[in-house]
Amino acid sequence: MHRNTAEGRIYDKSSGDNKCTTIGADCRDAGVGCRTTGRGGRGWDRRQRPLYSDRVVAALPDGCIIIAVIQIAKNHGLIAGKHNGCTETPLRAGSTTKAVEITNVQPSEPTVGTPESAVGLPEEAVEAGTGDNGRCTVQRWLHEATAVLRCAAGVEKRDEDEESTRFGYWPSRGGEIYIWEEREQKASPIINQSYMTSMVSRPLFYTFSFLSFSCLCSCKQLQEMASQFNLESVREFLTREEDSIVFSLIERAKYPSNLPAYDPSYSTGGAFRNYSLLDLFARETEAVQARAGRYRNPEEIPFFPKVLVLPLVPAVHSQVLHPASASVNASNAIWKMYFNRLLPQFTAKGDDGRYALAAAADLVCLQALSRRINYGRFVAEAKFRDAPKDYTSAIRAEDRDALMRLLTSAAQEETVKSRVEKKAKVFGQDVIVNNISKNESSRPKYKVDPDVVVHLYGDWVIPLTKLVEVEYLLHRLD
Ligand SMILES: C=C(O[C@@H]1C=C(C(=O)O)C=C[C@H]1O)C(=O)O
Repeated sequence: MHRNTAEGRIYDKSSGDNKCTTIGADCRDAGVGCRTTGRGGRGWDRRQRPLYSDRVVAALPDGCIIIAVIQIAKNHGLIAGKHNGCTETPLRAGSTTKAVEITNVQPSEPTVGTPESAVGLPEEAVEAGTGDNGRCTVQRWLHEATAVLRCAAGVEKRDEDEESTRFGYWPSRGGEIYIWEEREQKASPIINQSYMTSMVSRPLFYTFSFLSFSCLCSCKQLQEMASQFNLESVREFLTREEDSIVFSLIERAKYPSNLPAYDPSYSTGGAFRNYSLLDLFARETEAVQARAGRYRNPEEIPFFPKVLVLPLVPAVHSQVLHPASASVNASNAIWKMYFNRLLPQFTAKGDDGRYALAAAADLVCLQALSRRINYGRFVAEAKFRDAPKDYTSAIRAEDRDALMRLLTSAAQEETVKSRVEKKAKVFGQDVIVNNISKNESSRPKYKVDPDVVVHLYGDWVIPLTKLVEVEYLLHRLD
């Protein structure tokens, strides 16, 4: 399936094991440089004739340096068209297209200076940069280089469904970009036109270019952060998250249950008729946050990965998780637990009409809980690194019970429960000034019952965190 646009031909998703081959064929037809690798395993298409070859040097969050070899392929006439408000002048007769290959190299490779030198613009493109057409060409180069950096960070692994994940296919909202990954090696993105030029204005473009290349500079810092990763630092993170969770519950408790916010029949209908206000709010908010790069951070997992769009910022996070288990999460269980079990316990029954505010507060609660519980992946990684031998036999035997025993610390769980109870009391009480309190009764009144918070942790947060830990460990040797 494909459609024609001003930007060229854009291909819709294909499926099945032939996808790689199919995309390869489609891309070839469209003049898109395409390397079909992995399952399809065809290598560079012979019909591509590279005109230029140059390098983008970029740093991955884990500190390794990659070189993106940019091959500018020439093909014949199938991607002509308007380009960001100006008519693109091909560098040669016919259209110019690119494919991008990323390979690992030794850290001794040179680092980059200005964006222009970094992407190794062909002289013709730079020289042409006097008029609109030339700038457009230069801009396109830079955009694609920026996209390369993002792809290289591996964030574009969130795909539309499991099938597409397997085949490394990333459909962006408008379908403007294809990425093909070599699972066994590094990400190998394939970009079929400058999708960013159609989406991003010039000032934003310069910001993104700057951000892309400034992330190289923070490489050392990221390495240092990764080296400080251990069980102690992980537990510090969990402790700080308790504050966020308790505060978010207090905020949500300002509003009554406001049930219409969760009722699909309340919202306006049309394309969204099956969504409640909360569903809509969560999906749209996550999409915006995804653009801003929230889910570039491996600590963050969206509830609706299917509607996510490509981030517009580079990755700046270190990768400490084992790739095969990095996507383990309990998001569905968290979502259900929150609405079915937790919400009725800490909100008063009633309806004050402030549904949007309630939904916004819900999402903050959910995101805090998700961050905490899904952080079980980091806990498990730290524990595995501390005692790989202890865990290996249980992982090989796929023995969940043994893993659960190994990772459980009853004493630590008690500490956590006592601490959250105290936080609920301290954060949730009215502040008294000059010893004058509105609350005359001797029993302090808390904004969220501390017992509810203790039960939330004891019955849900800790058990779900441990489940995430077990699932993570089960794939730790994959
Ligand atoms: C998170 C950890 O793993 C387990 C889960 C805990 C939790 O969710 O608070 C606490 C102790 C462990 O049983 C940890 O050891 O810190």
